[in-house]
Amino acid sequence: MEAPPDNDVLWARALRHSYQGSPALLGVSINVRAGEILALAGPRGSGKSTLLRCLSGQLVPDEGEVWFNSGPVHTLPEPARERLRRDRFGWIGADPQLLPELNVWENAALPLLLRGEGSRTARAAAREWLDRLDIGDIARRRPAGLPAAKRQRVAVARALVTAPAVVFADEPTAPLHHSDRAQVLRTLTSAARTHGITVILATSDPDIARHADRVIPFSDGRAGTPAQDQDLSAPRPAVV
Ligand SMILES: Nc1ncnc2c1ncn2[C@@H]1O[C@H](COP(=O)(O)OP(=O)(O)OP(=O)(O)O)[C@@H](O)[C@H]1O
Repeated sequence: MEAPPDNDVLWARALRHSYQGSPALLGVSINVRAGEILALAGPRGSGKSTLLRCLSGQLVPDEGEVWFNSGPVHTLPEPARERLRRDRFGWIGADPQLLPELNVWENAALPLLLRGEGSRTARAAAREWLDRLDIGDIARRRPAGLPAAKRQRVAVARALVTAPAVVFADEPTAPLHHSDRAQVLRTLTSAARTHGITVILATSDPDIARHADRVIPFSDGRAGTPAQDQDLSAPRPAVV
């Protein structure tokens, strides 16, 4: 095993993965630079979520290597991968998955509370992010009854509250109305840029991919050549 270049925050080589014999990744190689906003753009079922799960240590690929900050992820035992996810990564999915019994700031502060931060510190950090994301005024509301765009902003705050190295966003705007999509995404990308946080975004929406620094087209379990003109309609199979 040879360590990847130092300036890549994440680096993966020749990832292959199948579910019950049905292939989802067919040899994907990818590098992600620190602070970059990278979009994986492709149709549903093309393997984007599987790649995010491999990169974030949720899933160990059948074959291939994943490295984070020059350390191997694919060979770590599950407890170490879990710590890595908790301490260095944030995750935003299509469904914000907020806990209904907690209010907004408690939901946003949850990753800090789970890793043992004091309630006062966790609340201060959560409230700071809620203010930055323009939802400080709903900090004491319960999630039920909030509009979808606000619930998703709470999920963004929860992903950023630990100041992670990398945020993985899997179709983060899928449940939102068109008008809310760009707004939620701008909020995420500008907060990430300000704080030097790397974002890897999986999306089937070419408009959303335009918010990224770099777009990698995805189709049938393969990554294509990064799009220069951001025309995502025809992924070109090749090694990235
Ligand atoms: N847990 C699983 N069990 C079995 N098959 C799966 C599982 N997860 C994904 N797949 C299959 O693997 C392939 C790639 O799916 P994946 O979710 O990675 O793609 P995607 O591009 O993220 O699409 P989507 O946006 O629909 O999630 C698909 O054929 C999908 O049905």
